[in-house]
Amino acid sequence: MNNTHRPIARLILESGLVFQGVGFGATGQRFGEVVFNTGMTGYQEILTDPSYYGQIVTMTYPLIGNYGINVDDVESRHPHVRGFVVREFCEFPSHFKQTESLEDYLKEHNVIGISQVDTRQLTKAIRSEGAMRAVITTSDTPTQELLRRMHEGSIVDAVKSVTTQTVYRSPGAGFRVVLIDYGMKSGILRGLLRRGCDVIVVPATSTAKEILSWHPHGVMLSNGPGNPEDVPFAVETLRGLLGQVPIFGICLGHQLLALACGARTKKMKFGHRGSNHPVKNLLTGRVDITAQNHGYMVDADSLQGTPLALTHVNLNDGTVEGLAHKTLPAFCVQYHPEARPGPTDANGLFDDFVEMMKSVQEGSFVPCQNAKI
Ligand SMILES: NC(=O)CC[C@H](N)C(=O)O
Repeated sequence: MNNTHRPIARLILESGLVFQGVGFGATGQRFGEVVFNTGMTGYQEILTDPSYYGQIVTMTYPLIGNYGINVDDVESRHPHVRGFVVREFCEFPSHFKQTESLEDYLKEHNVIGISQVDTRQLTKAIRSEGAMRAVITTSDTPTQELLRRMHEGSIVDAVKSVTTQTVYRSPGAGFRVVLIDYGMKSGILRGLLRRGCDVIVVPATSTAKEILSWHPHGVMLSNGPGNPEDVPFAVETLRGLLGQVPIFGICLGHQLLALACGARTKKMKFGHRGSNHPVKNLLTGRVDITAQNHGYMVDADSLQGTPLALTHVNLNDGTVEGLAHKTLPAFCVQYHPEARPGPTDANGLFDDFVEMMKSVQEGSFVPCQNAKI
């Protein structure tokens, strides 16, 4: 890489660990929570996934930027990460769909990148000490001063910052689905449209009454950033929807549905972010390799006494990956059936949702009674 025109940059962790590297993209200073993603490709989808709002993302794969940026691989209109950390940044990308370089894209959207970081050492530090606050800077502000200012830029109202401000509709001839946008990846909308659904996307602050006024056949809950316990208004809405309409939740949507049913969530040490997390369906025994991006999870111990059945577990660490309501048409998964980036093993969950809406319409719905717990 030609470093002559690039600034020196530092990544400083609240633990005191300091990495000096070379800046790319925008310059300046950004505080955020530092996390790592183990996907070998998919940096464009990761940058634009609103669930990363407020976070500094490290890619563990050592060469990033080699296929540039294209118009098809965005999951929202612009990047949401606070900063981007890589080992080697590819200066001469090449791909037939490429419209610009990663560097120009980051500059355009004011995202600071830092390269030539020992991302293996950084990832090991996050794994042993947990996700933590950090700052990326191209300034010469003393490290000690930045360490004192680590709380800066802590996220507040993450969901309200990324949700749609207006209601919009993507028409289809099939089932009418209200999609609650907590910070939606567009892959979720595409997953529904591909199945012919008539989709109405609504803000995260919508009430149950507003949602039901669309007379939907189903309600889909999107992914989104931050701590699920920080979105009590969304939990309240879900309480009003349960039993009124079939529900399918993904990631933050899964966590909020669990809270609405009386379960609890908790922060994980360093989360799951990558494209190869094995998840077992306890009902069928099938294992899917899944795309994931979350730092919170549903506490398995809190399911006792709730109307929820455990349907899916993570085979790496045994954590909760999927739930179904024992009597009502509602289910949810912690991982990403829309993939983007990652394998499409779990795409079929969108078909399951369509089947659920159909069975409720026809009066033949059978709740998930035989699940474990
Ligand atoms: N992708 C998501 O929806 C993430 C959910 C939540 N913000 C978490 O980190 O656990």
